[in-house]
Amino acid sequence: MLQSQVKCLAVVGLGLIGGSLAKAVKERGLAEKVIGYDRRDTEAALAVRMGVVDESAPDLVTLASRADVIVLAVPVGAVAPVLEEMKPALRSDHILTDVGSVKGEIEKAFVSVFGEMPANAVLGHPIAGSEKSGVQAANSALFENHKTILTPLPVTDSQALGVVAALWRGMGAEVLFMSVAHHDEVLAATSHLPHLIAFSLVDTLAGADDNKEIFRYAAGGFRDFTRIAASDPVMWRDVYLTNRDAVLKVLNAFDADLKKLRNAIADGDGQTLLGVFTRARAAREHFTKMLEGKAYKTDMANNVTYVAGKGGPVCGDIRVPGDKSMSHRSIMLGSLAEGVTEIEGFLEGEDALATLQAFRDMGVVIEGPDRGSVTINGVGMHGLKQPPGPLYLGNSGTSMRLLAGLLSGQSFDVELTGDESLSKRPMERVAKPLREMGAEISTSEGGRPPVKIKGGSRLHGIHYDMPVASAQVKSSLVLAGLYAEGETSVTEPAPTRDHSERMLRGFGYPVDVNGSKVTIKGGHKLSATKIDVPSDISSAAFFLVAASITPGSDLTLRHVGVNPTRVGVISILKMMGADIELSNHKEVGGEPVADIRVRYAPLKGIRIPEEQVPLAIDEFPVLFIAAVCAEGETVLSGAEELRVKESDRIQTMADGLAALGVSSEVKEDGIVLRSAEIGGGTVDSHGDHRIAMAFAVASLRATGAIVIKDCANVATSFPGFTALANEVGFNLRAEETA
Ligand SMILES: O=C(O)C1=C[C@@H](OP(=O)(O)O)[C@@H](O)[C@H](O)C1
Ligand SMILES: C=C(OP(=O)(O)O)C(=O)O
Repeated sequence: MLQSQVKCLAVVGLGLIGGSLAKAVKERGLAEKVIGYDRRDTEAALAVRMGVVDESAPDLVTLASRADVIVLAVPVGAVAPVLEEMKPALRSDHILTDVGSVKGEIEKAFVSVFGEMPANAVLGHPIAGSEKSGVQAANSALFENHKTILTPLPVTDSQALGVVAALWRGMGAEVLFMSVAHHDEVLAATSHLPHLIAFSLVDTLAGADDNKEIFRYAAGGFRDFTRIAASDPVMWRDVYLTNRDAVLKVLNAFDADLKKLRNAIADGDGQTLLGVFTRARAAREHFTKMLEGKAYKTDMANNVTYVAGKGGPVCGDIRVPGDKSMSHRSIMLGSLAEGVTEIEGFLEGEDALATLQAFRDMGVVIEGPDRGSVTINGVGMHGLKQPPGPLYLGNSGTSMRLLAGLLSGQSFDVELTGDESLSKRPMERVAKPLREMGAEISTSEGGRPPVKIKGGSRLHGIHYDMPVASAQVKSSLVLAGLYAEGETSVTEPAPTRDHSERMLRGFGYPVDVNGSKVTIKGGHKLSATKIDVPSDISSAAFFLVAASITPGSDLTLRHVGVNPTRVGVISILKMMGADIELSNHKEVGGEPVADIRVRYAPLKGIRIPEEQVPLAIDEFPVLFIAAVCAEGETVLSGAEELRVKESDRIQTMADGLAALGVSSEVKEDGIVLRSAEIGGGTVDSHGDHRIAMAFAVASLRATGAIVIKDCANVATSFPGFTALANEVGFNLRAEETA
C-alpha cells in the first residue's frame, strides 16, 4: 500500500496528538478519509466541528471495520482495552500504529491481546508536543521538522513500516528507527526526567509559605524551565509507571549529581560548581553536533557550498585566527599543569574545540573560549578523570594522535573516536611505538580509529627512529614520555614543527633537543603559565597565495607565527618569485612572530625542495593553486603524507583542478603542475577544509565562478574565513544546504 493509497485513516483518541495527527493527514491529503473516535463524546463532536476529522465513529468496532490504517493515540494504559474492544473487526491487512511515549509497555499490551506481536503493528513516537491538551489545541504543523521514532521489531511487516514512515514524512517529520528498549532509555533521560523535575520544582515552590511572592517574581528562567509542568498529569503519571526501570536509572544518577552540587554549595566549593557549569554549558551548545558526529559549532551544522566569483585585488590589513597546533597543545599542557593557565588568541575552530571538550570530559575545569581567551584550572599530571564515554575528536588528527600518547600513561581506560574523515586515517603510526613503550593500545580495522587505550599500564622510555617526518607522532611519544620511567627519545628524518618542545619548556618542563633528536624524562611537573597564541601561518597561507596571484594586491597579515619549522610556505613562494616581506619580529612565549606584507608578483614554477615538504605540509593545496598560476612547471615530490590528511590531498586537488580544465600529472608522492588557465566549474572538497579554501583562492584567477562542495569543515581550522576573505577582496558566498 502506498501512502496515497491510504483510503481511510482512523484515529483513536482525539487529544492533542491524535487531533493534530488527524488534522495534518487531512490537510495534506495523506488519506482519502480521516475518521476518529474518542470515548468522550464532546471531544469527538468538537473534532468533527473543527474539521479535524471527516466524521467520528460511534464505537471502536465500526471504526476498525471502516479503516485501513488505525492510529492509537490513547494513554499507554488504554491501549490493551482499546485493542481488545476492536479485535473482532481487526483484519491482517489493517495497519496498526501508535504514538505513545513509552514503547515497552505498548509492545506488552499488543502481546497481551494477540498472544504475540502482530506483523502489521508498527510502534511509533513523535517527539513533539505541547503543554496544551485536548483536541481544541490540535495543530497540523505540530510534527513538522520534529523527529518521529519508529521501533520496528523483527516480525514487523516492511510494507506496513513503509506506510507508517511515509505518513510521518508526509506530515513533515524526520523519521528515525531504534529498538524498543533503546527508545525507552533515551526518552527516560531526555523527556521523562526533565518533566519530573519540572513538576517537582513547581510543586515544591507552590507549597512554600511565600508562594505568592515566588510566583509573582518568577520571570524568564523559571517560566522557561517549568513550562512543561503544565502538561497532562494523567498521561505523565502513566509514563512513569510504565517506564519505571529506565526512569529510575537516570533519576538515581541525577540524584547523586544533585547531591554533589548541594555539597559543593555547602562547602563553598566554587571549583566543583564551575566545573559542572562549564561542562554543562559546553554540552548544551554542542551536544546535538557531537551526537551526530558533526561539527561542534552550531553555525556549521548544515553543509556549506561556496560560490566563488571573480574578485580581487586582495588588499587590507588583517589578522587571521590563532594557530591550531599551538591551541591544541595549550589545552593539553594547561590541563596537566599545576595552577591556572591563561590563554589568549586561542583558535575557536572545531579541531581545537574538540581537544578542549575532551579535557572537559576528563574533568578539567576550562572557562571560555570567549573571543580567544581561555582559562584552564590545571589538575596536575595525575589529575585527569575517566571520561563518561568515548572522547569524540571530530575531524582532528592532531587531537587523536597527541591524546593517544598522553592518555597511554593514565590510570583509566579510554576510547578515541572521530568523524568520517578521521575514522579513515592511520593511527598505527602512533599506536606501534606507544606499544613499545608498554602502552596497551589498539586500533580498529586497517589500523584506523576508534583507538582504545587500557589504563594502568606502566610506560618505559624508548628510543624511536621515526619512519615518517611527523610532528604528531613525535609529540605523541613526547607526551607519553611525560609518564614513562626513564628517558624517551625520538629522532625525526627531517625537521617538523616543534611547538610541543617549545611549549613544554614554557610550562617549565625540561626537554632536550639535540639536532634531530628530542629527549624527555618522565616524572617532572608542569607549572601553569600565560600563553599568547599567534595567528596560524597555515591560515595566513591562503592569503599569501591569494595576494601573490592577483594583480594589484597588497595585503598585510599581523602577528603571524613564523616558527622556522612552519615557514615552508613563505620559502617556497619566495623561490617562485613572490613579493613577501616580514617585519616587526618578536618572540611571544618562546615562539617567533612577525607581520607579513605580500604584494602581487608574477610567479614562476620550481622544483620544490623535498626538505621543505614537512615545513609546509598543510599548505600544499593552496600552493598547487600558486603553481597553476606560475609560469612554467612546478614539481612536488616526497609528499606522500598528503595522501593521508583529511582527504587524499594530491588526488582531491588533481580532481578539482581537472573539473576546472587544469590538467596535472599525479605521482604517488607528489604532482607536476603547469601554468594553465583556470576555468569555472564545480569541485568537491571532500570535506577537507584546506581543499575548500584553496579553491576559493583559485577563484581570484578563474575565468568563471567556482562552486565548491562540502565546505562546512572550513570551521575546523578557520572560523570566519568567508567574511575575512570578502573583507580583503574575494567574492565568496557561503550557501548552507540541509
Ligand atoms: O602536530 C601538529 O600539530 C600537526 C602536524 C602535521 O601533521 P603530521 O604530523 O601528520 O605531518 C600537520 O599536518 C597537522 O595539521 C598539525
Ligand atoms: C592535517 C591537518 O590537521 P589534522 O591532522 O590535525 O587533522 C590540517 O589541518 O591540515
